[in-house]
Amino acid sequence: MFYYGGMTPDLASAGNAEARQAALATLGGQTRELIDAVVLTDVPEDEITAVTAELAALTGRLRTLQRTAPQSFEAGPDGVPRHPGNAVIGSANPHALPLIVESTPERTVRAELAFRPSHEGPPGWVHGGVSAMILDHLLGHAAAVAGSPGMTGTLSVRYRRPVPYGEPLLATAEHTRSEGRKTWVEGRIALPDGTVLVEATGLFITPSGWGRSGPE
Ligand SMILES: CCCCCCCCCCCCCC(=O)SCCNC(=O)CCNC(=O)[C@H](O)C(C)(C)COP(=O)(O)OP(=O)(O)OC[C@H]1O[C@@H](n2cnc3c(N)ncnc32)[C@H](O)[C@@H]1OP(=O)(O)O
Repeated sequence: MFYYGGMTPDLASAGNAEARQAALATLGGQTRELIDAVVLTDVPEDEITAVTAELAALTGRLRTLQRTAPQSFEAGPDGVPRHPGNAVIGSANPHALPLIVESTPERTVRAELAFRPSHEGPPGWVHGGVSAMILDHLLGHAAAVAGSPGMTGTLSVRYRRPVPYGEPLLATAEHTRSEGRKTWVEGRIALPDGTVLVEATGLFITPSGWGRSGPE
């Protein structure tokens, strides 16, 4: 097992740490709902002003005590550590979908997903940078399950068709080859019928300090 960014794994073992993590995940989920509500709201201006004041008060309450270090890892239901603060998979990060990545016995990875209204780029469609971010993470995960964890060196994305939000999609990725510390991976986001919307290839590089199984 490896951990990104030289972070020391500190898996929640105490019951209160688990309960706290669950509470943070619930807060993250509620905030995602809030973000979508903000993006889609059509309430009158005075109501917008009133809600903004309430949100400012809530923001102040959370700001009274802030972390200065990255979040610790938590154990996922499959035993694989997850990073709750991660922008793609983090349960406690409202910015994350959050993506739940599964690996297959063939060491490929897959994730069912549906983008949200807050991911809009061109009106009605998902922002290309958001699709790239999802693919970056998925390709990195594929490199990791293939035994070659690394940092993204390059990511090349081909946008074949606009990506809808609010509809079920499937993202998949697989390792293609490795040479020394360099690993090439490819992946795609597709409709449930297999129509590819976006595809990507990436080069992941295992930093020299990590070894084959992660940071040392
Ligand atoms: C089981 C698992 C479950 C958990 C899964 C969790 C999944 C999480 C997934 C997360 C996924 C999200 C992941 C993220 O978001 S990672 C965040 C985005 N990426 C970064 O921030 C990376 C920043 N860059 C670096 O840290 C370093 O530059 C790296 C580590 C990339 C290389 O620094 P290092 O000092 O080690 O390299 P070197 O100089 O010894 O060169 C070594 C070789 O590599 C070649 N090279 C170097 N750079 C590049 C480049 N950019 N393109 C092409 N080639 C490059 C170089 O020519 C040389 O080749 P050669 O001359 O030997 O042929």
